[in-house]
Amino acid sequence: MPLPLTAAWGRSLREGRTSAIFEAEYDYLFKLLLIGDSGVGKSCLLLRFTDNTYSENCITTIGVDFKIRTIQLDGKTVKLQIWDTAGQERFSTISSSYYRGAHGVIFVYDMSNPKSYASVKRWLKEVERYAGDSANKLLVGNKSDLVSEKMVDSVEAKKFADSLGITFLETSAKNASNVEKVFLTMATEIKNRIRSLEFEPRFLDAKSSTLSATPHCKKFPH
Ligand SMILES: Nc1nc2c(ncn2[C@@H]2O[C@H](COP(=O)(O)OP(=O)(O)OP(=O)(O)O)[C@@H](O)[C@H]2O)c(=O)[nH]1
Repeated sequence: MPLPLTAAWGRSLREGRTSAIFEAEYDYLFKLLLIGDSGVGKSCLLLRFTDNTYSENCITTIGVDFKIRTIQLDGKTVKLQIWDTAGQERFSTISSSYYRGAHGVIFVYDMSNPKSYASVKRWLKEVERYAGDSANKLLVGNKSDLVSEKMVDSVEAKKFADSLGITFLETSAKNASNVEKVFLTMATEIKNRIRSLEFEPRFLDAKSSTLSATPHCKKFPH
């Protein structure tokens, strides 16, 4: 995918200030992945976070879709490139190449669906295989608004997350509960890891490894 020409770059080019091409529009670019079974609400979480919208209409992600939102974190501009992978088994081979280069992986299950919670272990193995174990991870139980249909115990899920040393949050894409917190927590944890490794921020500029990949953005009705 060609790199987008930002407004700033375009203006600079028109004014003949080509050196501005090298000016950064962000301090960090993090590639995040949303992983989990089909129907757990990955696309809805992404749309809630990037567009603050929610739809009841069932849509299945085909292949991989991504969206971007830029946030401010401790005075730094952090661009989050969030990839929404298809949860359906038949698309798993399409998704595998997108795991590479991920800085953070958000594992999502549906609190009203124990099978989707049991699948998290399988998704963890898959991510370790393709993304390596260096990516930050976070566990999310979505659909917390379905209080009377809750089938996955929060205490057990928290214990599981603790055993992995990762953060656990319960969200609702429907009523927006904790959705901001998921992405801000993930971005903060990645930034802290990088700082502790004393990486140069530019080192994480994933333009070459991620933006060059061609995403499949089509969506189908179920
Ligand atoms: N009650 C409730 N329903 C939700 C919530 N999030 C998503 N849904 C519904 O769950 C269904 C599936 O949501 P999607 O976001 O398409 O699920 P997905 O994980 O992206 O599914 P795939 O693209 O097939 O992998 C839709 O009908 C949504 O409206 C939520 O927080 N609460």
